[in-house]
Amino acid sequence: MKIKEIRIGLVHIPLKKPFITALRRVEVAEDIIVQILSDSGESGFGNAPPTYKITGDGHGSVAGAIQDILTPALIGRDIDDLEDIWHVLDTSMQGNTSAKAAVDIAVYDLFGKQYGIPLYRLFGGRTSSLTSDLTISLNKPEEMMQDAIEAVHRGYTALKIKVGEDILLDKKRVRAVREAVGPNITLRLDANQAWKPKEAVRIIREWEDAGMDIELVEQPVRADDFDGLKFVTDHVMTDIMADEAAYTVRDVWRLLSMRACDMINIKLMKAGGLHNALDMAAMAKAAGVSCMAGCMLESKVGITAAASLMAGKRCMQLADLDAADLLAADPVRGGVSYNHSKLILPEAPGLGITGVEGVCCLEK
Ligand SMILES: C[C@H](N)C(=O)N[C@H](CCC(=O)O)C(=O)O
Ligand SMILES: [Mg+2]
Repeated sequence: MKIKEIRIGLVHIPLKKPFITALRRVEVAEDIIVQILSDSGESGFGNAPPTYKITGDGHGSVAGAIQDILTPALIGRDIDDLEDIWHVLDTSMQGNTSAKAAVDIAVYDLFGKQYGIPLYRLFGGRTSSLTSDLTISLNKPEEMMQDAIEAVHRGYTALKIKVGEDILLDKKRVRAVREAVGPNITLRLDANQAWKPKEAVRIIREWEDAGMDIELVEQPVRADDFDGLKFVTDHVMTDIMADEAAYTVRDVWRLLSMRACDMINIKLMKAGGLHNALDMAAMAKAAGVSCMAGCMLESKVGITAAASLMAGKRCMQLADLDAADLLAADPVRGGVSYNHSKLILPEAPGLGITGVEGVCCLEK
């Protein structure tokens, strides 16, 4: 099966409510959909959400990277030549990890379709269903409390609380949510790089002393401050997870060698696709560090790919694959099926995706 054509387009998907973090506010999610057509008439699907604030990737750069660099290098290649395809993705240009991820996901989808195997089985087939947390956006404490109560009513048992805007308010946010949901709901926090290392240690210790029972804190300090991240990890009892810091395979290697974090959030859009995410998971496993399967605000294409990886690999213990439930519409036919916190992996080959509705033209 050979790569014949690579098409790209854009979908706009409204959110159920604005998604707000210490880094950005989003009301309508955008996702670049990649479709790779094979000479045998099969289609593989991938996606790349433009997430300027995190990956630096935007509409024009994703389109340019795919059309100008990756397409000429990949047309005519055999889907079986995975190592060569990964080499092209990894060496054809610096950065552009979302574009690389989109193509990598579509190639894996075609590979699974060629051999009639669902990707989650290809990756290890540990389980066929997952439980995700739900993100509670950064808002006033009362609104976050209401959102948390509603999420628990919808069946979520783990919530990812966004913090990182005004330390005093953060304290109120966490207390309000913990008091509202009670002791049996898992709370994890994501500061999206907002704190200085000493600030982070102070506030996390206060939550420890106050018995807030926080499972983990994600990316408390700037992405490039590995020493600061290690400082926080070394000075609190709560587990610290690297997210924006764990961008490339090499970043993960450095973080693990430094013992700078307790856990890693693996996202395909940072890693540049499943092949690099697999390397990250293998390194984390060797270091005895468990991982989260994370996501951007993206369609079910990427969510299915990340869920397939997690469902295969034992070291991927936690799922933050809630984007599908944050979106008000689902333009993707096939892929994971979900009922709020529960994601069921498809048994159809590859990602089990047959098409995406409402894809419009994407100009460079
Ligand atoms: C959507 C997911 N639960 C999440 O919170 N991801 C963010 C970044 C997503 C974005 O800004 O698009 C994270 O883990 O930092
Ligand atoms: Mg995060």
